[in-house]
Amino acid sequence: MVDPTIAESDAALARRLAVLAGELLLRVRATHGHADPAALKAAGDRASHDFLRAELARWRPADAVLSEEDEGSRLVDGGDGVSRRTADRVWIIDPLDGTREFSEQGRTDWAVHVALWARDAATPHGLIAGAVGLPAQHRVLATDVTAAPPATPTPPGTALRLAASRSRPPAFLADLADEVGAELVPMGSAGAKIAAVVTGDVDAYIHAGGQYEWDSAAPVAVATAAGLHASRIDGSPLTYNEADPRLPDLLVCRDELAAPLLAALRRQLAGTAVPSGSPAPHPGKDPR
Ligand SMILES: Nc1ncnc2c1ncn2[C@@H]1O[C@H](COP(=O)(O)O)[C@@H](OP(=O)(O)O)[C@H]1O
Ligand SMILES: [Mg+2]
Repeated sequence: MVDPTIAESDAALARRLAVLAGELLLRVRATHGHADPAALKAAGDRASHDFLRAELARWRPADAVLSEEDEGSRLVDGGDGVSRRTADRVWIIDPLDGTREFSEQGRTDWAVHVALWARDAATPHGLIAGAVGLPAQHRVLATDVTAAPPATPTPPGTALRLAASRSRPPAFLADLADEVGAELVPMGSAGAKIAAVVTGDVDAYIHAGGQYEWDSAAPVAVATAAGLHASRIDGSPLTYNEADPRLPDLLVCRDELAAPLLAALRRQLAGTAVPSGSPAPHPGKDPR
């Protein structure tokens, strides 16, 4: 339970910490330079994790933390804080998402993720607050401030823009893009890609083949608070604070694209997709 005398809401705290950790990461990048990418990645991961861990212990001492950068916290009974098996509230953090891009000079597709999962949450994914800091883009998206992009269904004939991992895109994605007449937009960081869906820079983000809860928790909290669709690629809910934190695939998109993209995913995964070049329903059309 949060001390009611503390005025800052969970969402405001998530947003503030994402901004401050982002500023810290920009300083780490400026100080280290890019000559030794491995050292820069390690320094960024560590600095941001230590900062977020200390601030969460200070402001929300009764809550558990699941962090990419804390091996112990991945175990349900491990870690140096409150056990996430029994905790009612668990902060799921990725101190530096898109670590590879952080280490590459000039790239802005990396992020800080701060999300809060609650046992009694009304939502299927259990996320009640979250923020995605995009320090090199000078912005932060958060559950208490971020609005959905204007609903502008893609007109038939216009290519959808599908964000995908620039280093590990799912094997089926090129065929799926072909089938639905989409253009792939390679980008680093799950947070940066989901933020691009939220801002309307792309229409959807599809990933498969491996990821963890911290890669998607905060951006999914922001996306669903903004009214966007977020699910596994079979349409089932994304669930967090599971014993095993692997969460290997997801689809985030505007609501009206969910049905046609899930149908295209089903065809790709079943191997029954319409071969490229044949007429296929355009997902910009109303699926119903
Ligand atoms: N096949 C895979 N297995 C495990 N993690 C993966 C993965 N593909 C992507 N990820 C993780 O998802 C995040 C976004 O990936 P990408 O930039 O390729 O889209 C990265 O997080 P980190 O940068 O926090 O490690 C990356 O490590
Ligand atoms: Mg990550």
